Amino acid sequence: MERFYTCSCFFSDNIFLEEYKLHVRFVSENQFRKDYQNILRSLGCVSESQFRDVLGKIHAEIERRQHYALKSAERAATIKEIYTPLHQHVYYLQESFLDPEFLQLVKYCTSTDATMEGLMNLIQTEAVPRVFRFPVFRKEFCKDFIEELEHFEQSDAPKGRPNTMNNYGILLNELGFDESFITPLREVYLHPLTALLYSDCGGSCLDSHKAFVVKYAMREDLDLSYHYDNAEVTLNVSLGKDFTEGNLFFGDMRQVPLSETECVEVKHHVTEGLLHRGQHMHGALPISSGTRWNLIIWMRASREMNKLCPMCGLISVSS
Ligand SMILES: O=C(O)CCC(=O)C(=O)O
Ligand SMILES: [Fe+2]
Repeated sequence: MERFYTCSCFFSDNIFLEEYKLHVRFVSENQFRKDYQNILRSLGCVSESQFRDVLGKIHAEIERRQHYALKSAERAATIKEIYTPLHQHVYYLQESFLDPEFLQLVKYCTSTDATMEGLMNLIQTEAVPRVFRFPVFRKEFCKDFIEELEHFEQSDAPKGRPNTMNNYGILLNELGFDESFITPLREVYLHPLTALLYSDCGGSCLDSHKAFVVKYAMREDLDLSYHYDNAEVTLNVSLGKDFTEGNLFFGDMRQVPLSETECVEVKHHVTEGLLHRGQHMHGALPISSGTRWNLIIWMRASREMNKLCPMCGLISVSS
């Protein structure tokens, strides 16, 4: 796959402290104390030993990031060697997996006279600006896909975490979904839509992705803190199974402080996807029963990233 671009901020920024629900930047201990000691204190991190514990977690996370590429490649190789899929067919994208309404939208977008206004007339808009909803998969595919994910989860194969905020979930590239599934889904089906809807923020030149599934269940993660994605455009598809609550909520773009933001909830409907800008801040509310699996595709445009990194907002330095 095309390289998923990494800015040097990956090794210092956006480190999530789960106990305090806080994203921090760490360059040195002095800088960190100066920037965060007071706010951490107000969040209950009062003793020196609690502070040391935070520093330990930060160092572990930076180390995890430094070894990430190698470890991920090792996991992918081991999975290939020891894991036998339950449903081999779900690894190869076929048009029959996709909802006919989605195929119609794609067809419209690839016609020569397609316009953004024309597409907006065909697509469901949400109460939140520039968040769009459309059916993506057919039900049968969602069922088989979740069965495959559960089968993998229960296997002895090694598992990486999708990101610092999710303790559960599966990295789809490690499982072997990239070339045969996610790349064609992005290039052939999603790109025509994003090119019309988000041409001002990289949607017409998306050229890499990171795809994973997140899972929320009663004795596991229940929700997801407010954040922005490492992406220009994100697709979030609800796969099932049965769950209650667990709505997504959107605030403003990341440049706007939370105190000036009013969040709006958006429901997940199984088989349907929500498309949004990666820099549009959002989070997931707790589920109140059941298990909720979502496919998340963070899509990136190297052309945009070469100007500004979506994570630190500075000129990207490749690493
Ligand atoms: O669980 C969800 O619906 C949101 C997931 C998400 O925003 C992410 O993983 O970036
Ligand atoms: Fe997200």
